[in-house]
This record gives sequence, structure tokens and C-alpha cells, in this order.
Amino acid sequence: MFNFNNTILSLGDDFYSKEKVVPTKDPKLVMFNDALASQLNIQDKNPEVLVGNTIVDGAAMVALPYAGHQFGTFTMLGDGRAMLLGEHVVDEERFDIQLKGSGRTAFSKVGDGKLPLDAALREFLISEAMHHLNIPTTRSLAIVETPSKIIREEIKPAGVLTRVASSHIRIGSFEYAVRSGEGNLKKFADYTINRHYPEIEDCPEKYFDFISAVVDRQASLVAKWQAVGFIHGVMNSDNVQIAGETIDYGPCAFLDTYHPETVFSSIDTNGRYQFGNQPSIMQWNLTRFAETFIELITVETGLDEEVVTGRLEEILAEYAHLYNAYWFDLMGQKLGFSSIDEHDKELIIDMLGMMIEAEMDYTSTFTALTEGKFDELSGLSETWIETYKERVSGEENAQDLMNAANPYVIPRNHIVEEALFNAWKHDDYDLYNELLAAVRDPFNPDHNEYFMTRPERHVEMGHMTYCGT
Ligand SMILES: Nc1ncnc2c1ncn2[C@@H]1O[C@H](COP(=O)(O)OP(=O)(O)OP(=O)(O)O)[C@@H](O)[C@H]1O
Repeated sequence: MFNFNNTILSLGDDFYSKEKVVPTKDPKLVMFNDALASQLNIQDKNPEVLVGNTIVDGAAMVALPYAGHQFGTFTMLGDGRAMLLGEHVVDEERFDIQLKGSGRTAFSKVGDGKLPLDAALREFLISEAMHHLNIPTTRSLAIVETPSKIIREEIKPAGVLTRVASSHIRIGSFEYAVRSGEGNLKKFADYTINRHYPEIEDCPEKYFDFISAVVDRQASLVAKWQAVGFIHGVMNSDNVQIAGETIDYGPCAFLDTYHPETVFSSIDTNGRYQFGNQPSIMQWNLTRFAETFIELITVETGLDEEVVTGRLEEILAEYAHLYNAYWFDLMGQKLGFSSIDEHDKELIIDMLGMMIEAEMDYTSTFTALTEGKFDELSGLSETWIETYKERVSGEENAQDLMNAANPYVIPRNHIVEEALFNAWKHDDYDLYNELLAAVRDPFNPDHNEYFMTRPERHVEMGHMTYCGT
């Protein structure tokens, strides 16, 4: 059962809007994450609860306000198609349980508050893949299909996704808090520090430390995305969760052929969020985050604004070092290196350059390397291979490192699209379920060959992702 204890309500009504769900007839449970449910000690599979028709004891039923920079432009936002069912506490850990797609809220603007079933299925599948690739992420507990049809590029069934997160606090939540009323930023920052970074609660410079800690978590997160070839697709500041969990699986996809300029999202027409830009876009978002604190820190510390700004700039500059260290470390593991020196860094950069030239598949290049199948790596020069072999021969645990760092299965976009289409259009979940099982066991080579093969180039180019709004 749910064990709700809703601390967010203690912040006062600037921080939430009470909502009522418009009841839906005949909700049907189409996905349920048994492993996650048992971990959270939640047995409730009742679709009436998971769609918001039946309100369980202690439920909050609130939508949260936030703001954000979307494609670089500031906007006031909020949960326009989601409601917080409540904060579920298990073994002293707190999890937001949110219904995404449950209908209109105070923040819906002109939207219908709905989530297309295929968008819910995409989020469920990719968030499971991310979790099993050891990347911090919000999780998906269930999907309920409702009989209502919604209009997007075509008429589609609607779904409600039950999302689980350590919280739904985003950089955008701070961009909202600083504009929402006297004292709100401090109240909200203290709340967030207590919830996500309690170790710095009593530090004398806790807001500087908070920003540093967030910078560190996001640097680590993006390094993990880059190492596995994940493209988030819509890295607006409202899609950066403050504890460093990947959030909002809208137009996301994984790289097939390696190229830093890869874009899948149909809405990213200028390539702002292309694969190779993700590390610097995160720094841009973190800069928006740090900016919100200038006045508060100036008041709290009594330091000159210029001094505060200078300190914040130093913290933000640290991001690049942290990111590089995390990323090189992960790339080193992919090559079987237990530590990295300057020569190793060159080896990694050279390899990626050759992968671009030879249009190599990102995932299977590393699995071929893991298996020592150098004949499949004709895009890499002989000199590179010789240097690499020599370097890796000095590593005792190379094989273990590579086995743990190089997945065989990522949810390749053309197969995801096919699986989603079969499911929402024809109610045929076979491919979806088979792919879901495979992405839950990604480091095992023993899977359907189809899942481990990149698409023909024309197919790859034709498979855009849609935001699903
Ligand atoms: N159909 C809709 N009706 C109302 N609001 C919507 C709808 N689709 C998106 N929004 C709102 O527009 C904003 C941006 O949408 P986006 O697709 O990035 O977020 P989302 O996927 O709905 O939510 P999240 O970031 O929580 O995963 C969000 O505040 C969202 O609530």
C-alpha cells in the first residue's frame, strides 16, 4: 500500500495547486513494474487508483508550479498534465508518486492535460533501460490506458503513467521560486537541501555548497548519458531534476551511428540539443540555476554582489573539469582501463574521430572491442589497434571493466517506434514486451540479434521522435 507523507504541502500554497481528477471510465492496466513495486512495497495494481479515480488515504493530489528556459526562452510552467499522488515513504526513503497524463490542472494553459499512450510506453521503456544501464533516472511504475481518444498528429489512445522519482524538483522549480514571493527561494532551497543534500544542511556556506553539489551531480549524469550514447532531446531547464535523475522521456533516443551532431527530436529544428551539445547545455542550465541565488546569497552572507557572482562563476567553471573527469573515466572503462592518463585520453579522442569518419555504430563498436573482435572494427586504424592492444594488455581487470561498461542492448529508436506502433495501434504488445525484457538485461550478449543491430541508414534517418505533447 501507499504510505504517504506529503512534505511539499508544508511549503504553503505558493508551491502547489490542489487538483481534482475528472473521472475516467474503464481504465485498463497495460503495464505494471512488479520489480519496482515490490522494492517500494506497493501492491496496489488497481487501475482506478492509478488513473486518479479513487483517492487513497493520505494522497496529496496537487500539481506543482515551476518555470523554465525552453529552447533558451524563459516561461512560467507547472505540471500541466501531471499530479502528485503523494510522497511515498518506504524504509525512510521518500519517493514522489506522480500520475502523468491525469488531466488538466491549473497549469495546463491550452493543453488537454493528456498523455498519448505511446508517449507513456516510450517513457516506461526508456526509463527502464536507463535504470538497468546504471544511469540515475525517474522510474515508471504503471501505465493505465483510458478509453478517451486524443488528437495529436493523429488520433491516439490516452494513457496515464505512474512515475516514481526521488522528487519532481527541477532547476525550473527554483526559477519559479525566486519569482513567486518574498522569502520563497530561501524556504524552497532549505527544503530541497534537507530532502536531497542533507549532508550540507549545517555548512556555513550552504547555498554555495548546494550549487556545487548540484553541479557535481549533473556533470556525473551527463557523462553517463554521453558514455552510453543517450540523447535526451529536450534539455530545457525544467527538465533538469535537482537530485540528478534523468527526467522527461519525450523526444529522447539512443545513438546508432556515432556522430556528435545527431538529433532525433522533431522539435529540435536548430539542433540545440544534439548529442555533442548536451554537456555544454547542462552547464548553460546550471548557470540559470546559479543566477537565481545571487540575491539570496548576497543578503545571507553580506558579501558584495560582485564577490558572490565571482564565486558562482568559479563553481560553474568547475563543471567542465568534473564533467571531463567523469566522462574520461567512463570511456576508459569502456576500453578496459582502470585509470586514465593523457595518452589514454588521446586514444579515446582518436577512436571517436575514426568512428565518425567510418560511420561506426556506437554500441556495437564497444561490444566488438569487449569481445576482441578486431576484424569487425575495420574503421579503426591498425596503428590505433596496436597501441590499444598494448595498453590494455597491462590491465588485469580489463575484461570485467568492459563487460560492465559496454551494453549489448540499448533501445534502438527504430525498434522502439515499431514496438510502440504495434502496441498503441494494434494492441499487440509482443515486440514491446520482448524489447522491455532485453533492455532490462542489457549487458547480456544473448538477445534477439535484431535488438543489437543498427538500422539501415535510410531507416535511421527517417525515424524522428515526437515530443508526444
Ligand atoms: N497535453 C498537455 N496539456 C497540458 N499541459 C501540457 C501538455 N503537454 C505538455 N504540457 C506542459 O508543458 C510543459 C512542457 O512539456 P514537456 O513535454 O516538456 O513536459 P512533460 O513531458 O509533460 O512533463 P515532465 O517534464 O514532468 O516529464 C510541461 O509543464 C507540461 O506539463
